[in-house]
Amino acid sequence: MKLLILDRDGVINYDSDAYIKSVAEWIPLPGAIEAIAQLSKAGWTVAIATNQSGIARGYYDIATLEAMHARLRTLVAEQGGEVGLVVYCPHGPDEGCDCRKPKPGMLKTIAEYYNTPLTGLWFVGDSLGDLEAAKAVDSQPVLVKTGKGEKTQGKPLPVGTLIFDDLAAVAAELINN
Ligand SMILES: O=P(O)(O)OC[C@@H](O)[C@H]1O[C@@H](OP(=O)(O)O)[C@@H](O)[C@@H](O)[C@@H]1O
Ligand SMILES: [Mg+2]
Ligand SMILES: [Zn+2]
Repeated sequence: MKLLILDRDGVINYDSDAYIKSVAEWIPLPGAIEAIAQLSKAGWTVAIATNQSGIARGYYDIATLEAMHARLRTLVAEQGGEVGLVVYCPHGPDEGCDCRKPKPGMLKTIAEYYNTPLTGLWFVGDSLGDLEAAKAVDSQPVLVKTGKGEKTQGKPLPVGTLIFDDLAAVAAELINN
């Protein structure tokens, strides 16, 4: 199965140190919607694993988060594609949950949902925690330079991390090779 897992903030949409607190603040990065649609039309299932501690912090609620994801699905559908399973961690850093990246819980949930192995599965993120989550389950860490990616690139990365400019470049690599 051609399954690709994406981080959300900083990969699909612009991120903010003030969190993405509303649909209005959820703004796709250039080429990201098209990339997801092209991957989908090329037979890829595109799932999402996103930390959303803003829920625990009280910055926005589940309904608002779901509205952001409905917007994403609409935009991708308008380009003829579709978005697969979206999994989020609503917990705060101190809650000790199993789903907050760098823990791999969300990756495991997605792989189990699609009944597909995690080994070698590409997980695309902009933060070190994304890459560490991938490494923890022998998936392929993929860093994009959007969002916090350029800052992350300056840190020691998991061995074997692949680096691309943005999601469009990741899509081109997967579709054309
Ligand atoms: O990149 P993904 O996982 O899709 O989502 C990241 C967001 O949940 C937020 O994660 C926060 O980290 P803390 O949760 O406060 O450590 C900060 O980095 C925010 O800037 C960011 O918007
Ligand atoms: Mg991110
Ligand atoms: Zn969690």
